[in-house]
Amino acid sequence: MVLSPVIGKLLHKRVVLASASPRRREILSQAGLRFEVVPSRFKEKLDKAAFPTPYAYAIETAKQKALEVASRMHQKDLRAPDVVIGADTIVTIGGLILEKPADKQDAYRMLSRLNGKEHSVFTGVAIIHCCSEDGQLDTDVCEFHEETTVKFSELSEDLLWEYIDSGEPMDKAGGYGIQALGGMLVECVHGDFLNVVGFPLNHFCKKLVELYCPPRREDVQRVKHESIPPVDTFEIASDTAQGDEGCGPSRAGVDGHTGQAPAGPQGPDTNGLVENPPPFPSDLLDLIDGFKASKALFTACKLKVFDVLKEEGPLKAVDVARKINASVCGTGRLLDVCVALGLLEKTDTGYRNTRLASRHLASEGVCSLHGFVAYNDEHAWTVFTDLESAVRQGPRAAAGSPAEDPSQSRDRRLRFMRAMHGLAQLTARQVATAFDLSRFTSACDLGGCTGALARELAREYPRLKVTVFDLPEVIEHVSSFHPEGRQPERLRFVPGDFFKDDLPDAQLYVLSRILHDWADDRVHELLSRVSRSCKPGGGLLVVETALDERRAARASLPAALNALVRTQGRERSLAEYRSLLGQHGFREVQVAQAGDRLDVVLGTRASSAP
Ligand SMILES: O=c1[nH]cc([C@@H]2O[C@H](COP(=O)(O)OP(=O)(O)OP(=O)(O)O)[C@@H](O)[C@H]2O)c(=O)[nH]1
Repeated sequence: MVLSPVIGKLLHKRVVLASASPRRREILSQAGLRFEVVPSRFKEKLDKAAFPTPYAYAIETAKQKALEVASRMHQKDLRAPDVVIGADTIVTIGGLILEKPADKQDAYRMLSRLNGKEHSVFTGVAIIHCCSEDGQLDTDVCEFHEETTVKFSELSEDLLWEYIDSGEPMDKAGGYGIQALGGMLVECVHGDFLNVVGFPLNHFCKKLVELYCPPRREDVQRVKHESIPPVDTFEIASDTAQGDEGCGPSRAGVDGHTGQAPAGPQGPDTNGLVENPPPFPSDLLDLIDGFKASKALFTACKLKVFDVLKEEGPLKAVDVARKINASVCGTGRLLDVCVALGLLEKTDTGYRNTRLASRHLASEGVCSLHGFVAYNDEHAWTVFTDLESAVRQGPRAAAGSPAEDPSQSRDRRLRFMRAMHGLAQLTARQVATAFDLSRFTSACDLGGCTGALARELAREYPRLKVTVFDLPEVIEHVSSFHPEGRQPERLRFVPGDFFKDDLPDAQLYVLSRILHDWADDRVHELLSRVSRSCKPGGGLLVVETALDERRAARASLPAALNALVRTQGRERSLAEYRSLLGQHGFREVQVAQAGDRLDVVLGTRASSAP
């Protein structure tokens, strides 16, 4: 296997690493890349709250670092380099973003937070292709991120201070360097180690393949016929790169529009026709193919592939086919696609689940999203087929959320509850800890469904008694979601309709993923009922995926479409939620993020009526 051809795609270009990080320089030069180092002067102080996810923040910072260098070099020489690479590494824990510590106390705060727990390290990377024409700088940005999870051991105060006094934490995200003394703090790592150190080399090489070695025309044709996208790895590209079959000049180049070979020594720049053509639109093609990937995942879940492999893997395709009662050829293809999607691994002894699949795609387990996948496959898939008419005609005139639709069959309601339960379990802890709620001694989760969030609230706050208030036909099924037996003593379920019945007494009311299901008039009706029940000093906690114009809320956009095809509801921005709470007598409104996808808004009931 020859790796250099992937990196070699950059050998004849003027490449600049826009980073002062000695680790990034080392990782890239050891990979054989030739580049100049021009540290960025971009001040890393973007407003973190303006980003939907921590990695969106890291990507934007990486991009700004690289753009600053590109434009400075362009102004100086009137010719920017061909490629500028920027990166930004952050650590996240409990919705908080940690960067480099400001001083020793700050390092101590960071390391204490990480002590004994698992956290995520994200590196955002921007690869900027520059083109100088008529004195103008034109840039094309390719960006991506990588996540690695790291778990710290339980560490004593003495050890933390000894480590801080070594001076190592000060120039490192999260206050530790995994590659040096900090490695002693780490119990385990899941994902790319180099990503933690500051640069996700593997993902970077795969991006280079996408940019410089796009699929051959025959492969693209085959995709059309077979509906299964080929997934290049950089090994594949480099293995074939020596001859005509590989990434050589005869292949389609980075210019996806014209199919011309890339500029540089292999491209046609000698006759002056093409200089620095734009990169191949890989992200766009991924977007076009995205539905095939979703359907492959749905189908593998439905056929219980991940359950079979969790219990008995690794297995050969023929054995999986027998167990799921499917054809060997079809199963083999589906398994290979799952490998390409990062859901399975292929070993000499057969296919086995990745950790992600075992954790989230098998049907059992606290983190299972199997019910959510099934709901998307059986329900959302069908309604989304009708997106065009929903866009033409406006939101469907459906009544409320699926759990509350009286026309729903028992089975469909159960499926919906299973989907919501999986999602709520996954995010409950982040929601429960987004704010310190320890001042409340009673809470009522309105439309709290199976009580996944309520249980977490009760677990997190030992003084808190939590009531789940939901429709009788929902409450009826709750026990089947908690097979381990009795509910905790401080948790009770009360049947009722929050639009019609008196709300149970509570100091804190919770509306988690409820408001987006309803049109404005119903939202006002519900909030005024909550406001009337809530005593001064009490709270209202709203949990939603908020839309925000300032951010490219990739995570919240599908939700916006959900509301269009499914109910009369709609997604709202954080400003709208703030204003709604204000209009209904809630003051001191605060906003926090719970993980990647959720926003949590907390307001305190003022003493005067709205
Ligand atoms: O285990 C480790 N974790 C992190 C690091 C180093 O931490 C910094 C992260 O900071 P940032 O991404 O802002 O990069 P800078 O060093 O400020 O350089 P730029 O000029 O690119 O902004 C990074 O250096 C990681 O390498 C580590 O070493 N080990």
